[in-house]
Amino acid sequence: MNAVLPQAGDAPLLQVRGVGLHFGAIAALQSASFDLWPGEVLAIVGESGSGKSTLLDVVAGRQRPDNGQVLYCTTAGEWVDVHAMPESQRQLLARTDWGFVHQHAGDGLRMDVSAGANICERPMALGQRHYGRLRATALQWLDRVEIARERIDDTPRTFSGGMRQRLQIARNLVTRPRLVLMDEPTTGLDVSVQARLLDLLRHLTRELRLAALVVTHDLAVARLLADRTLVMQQGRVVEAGLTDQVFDDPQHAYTQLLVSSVLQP
Ligand SMILES: Nc1ncnc2c1ncn2[C@@H]1O[C@H](COP(=O)(O)OP(=O)(O)OP(=O)(O)O)[C@@H](O)[C@H]1O
Repeated sequence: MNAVLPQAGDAPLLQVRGVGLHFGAIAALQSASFDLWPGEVLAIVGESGSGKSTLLDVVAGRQRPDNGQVLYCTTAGEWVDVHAMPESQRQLLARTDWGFVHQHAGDGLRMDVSAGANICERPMALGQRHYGRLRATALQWLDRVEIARERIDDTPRTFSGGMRQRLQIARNLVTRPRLVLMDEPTTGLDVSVQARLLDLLRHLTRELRLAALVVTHDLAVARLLADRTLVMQQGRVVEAGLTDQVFDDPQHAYTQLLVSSVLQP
């Protein structure tokens, strides 16, 4: 299918258009569409099995949709179709323009190399070779994500869950990507650790003017981080809007149910 590509300029960073994907008889995604603007944090919420992670995988190019398109506006102002570009170009984008923060640190970190080497992998892949400068960058980022400098030579295996997530964030943000995709970044952590991580994420996304897609089943995470929120049910986007509006005045019956279930004592 050939879409009419949008014009660059005052435009979104990402356009997801009518994306559908079946796994056998299961409709994981049905005609899902949304835009993401530069500097915007967008949460994708919904119950388990509603298609949130599948949507993120389709945006990342890890899953090919049966139909629809994911269009990304490059730094050169060109629109590219994430699923039509050569694999090498997609990998380059993934290393430069995009970051990924996984729920399980083992999926996003190299667990057997030092924290410093984890942070420096992307700058090195982009050609930085000066040891002193690389180490200074790693120290700077350890500071920013509140990990003690003395831990620079330790591997993430020796880190707590919260520290691992903060290291994933440093590893991704060190090259200043324009778009970060996060899949349940705080799930499975203690409440106080979650709060600290959310605070850090909120601060960094604002400071670096990052656009981010955050998949979460936790409405409080969306409330804290996201400018806008999409609500998914059975593979469809059933509601989308400013986060406060979606949660304070939900229009769709399913969103009303989600919000009221959180408010139950
Ligand atoms: N690789 C796969 N093979 C078969 N079915 C899949 C696969 N991945 C996802 N599904 C199905 O697609 C639907 C959407 O799953 P998805 O993981 O995207 O939901 P989710 O909202 O992210 O759920 P959770 O919050 O539990 O991670 C579910 O019915 C799931 O069972």
